[in-house]
Amino acid sequence: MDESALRDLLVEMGASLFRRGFSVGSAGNISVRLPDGYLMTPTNSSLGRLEAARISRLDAGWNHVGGDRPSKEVFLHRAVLEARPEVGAVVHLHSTAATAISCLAAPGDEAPIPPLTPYFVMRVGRRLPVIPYYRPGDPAMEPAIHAAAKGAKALLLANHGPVATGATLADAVYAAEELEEAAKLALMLRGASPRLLTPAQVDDLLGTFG
Ligand SMILES: O=C(O)[C@@H](O)C(=O)COP(=O)(O)O
Ligand SMILES: [Zn+2]
Repeated sequence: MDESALRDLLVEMGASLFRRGFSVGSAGNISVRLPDGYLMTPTNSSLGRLEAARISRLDAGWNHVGGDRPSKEVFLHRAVLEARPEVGAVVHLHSTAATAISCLAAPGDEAPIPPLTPYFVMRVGRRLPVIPYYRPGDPAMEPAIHAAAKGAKALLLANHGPVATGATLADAVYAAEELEEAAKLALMLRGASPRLLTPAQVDDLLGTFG
């Protein structure tokens, strides 16, 4: 997909997330890897009203070279994209249920959502590390996120929200959506004793789709 088509898809997928309540106000940010740099949603922009021509453009050295000023979470996106070369896009949201789990789970927890359903395991995997709280935009978060992202397709920022990745922009959005749905299930089932996927079932899924 060329850069122009990726810009259009970013506008379309941002609007879709916003319309369905995965993002409100100007919360959240998305980055997409290009052959020679990155696209990133501008700071203070609403995912519901992105404009293709105003999306931030960064070069391969993460310098801002076009469009509006990029998200203040450029350090977060850089940490993930540099830790996982196979990742093509990163989606950070404040979606309600995943953010609730980010407030309940202990920083350092590696699996705050259990393997309830196959699609969660396929999209997110076995590990969902909870990163200690950092002020949004704080560059100090970069080493912790880089280290955690090496072994995980998605993360929870404590008291802040989820970060999901995918090979493509669509895959990263699907992962963010599935993470939110799994978080809803986990909250609904809190205090109950749901049947979980067994370790063998999880291994089977990761062997096939991991
Ligand atoms: O929570 C925050 O402030 C940021 O992580 C965020 O979601 C929106 O920041 P910008 O992308 O800089 O608008
Ligand atoms: Zn945020």
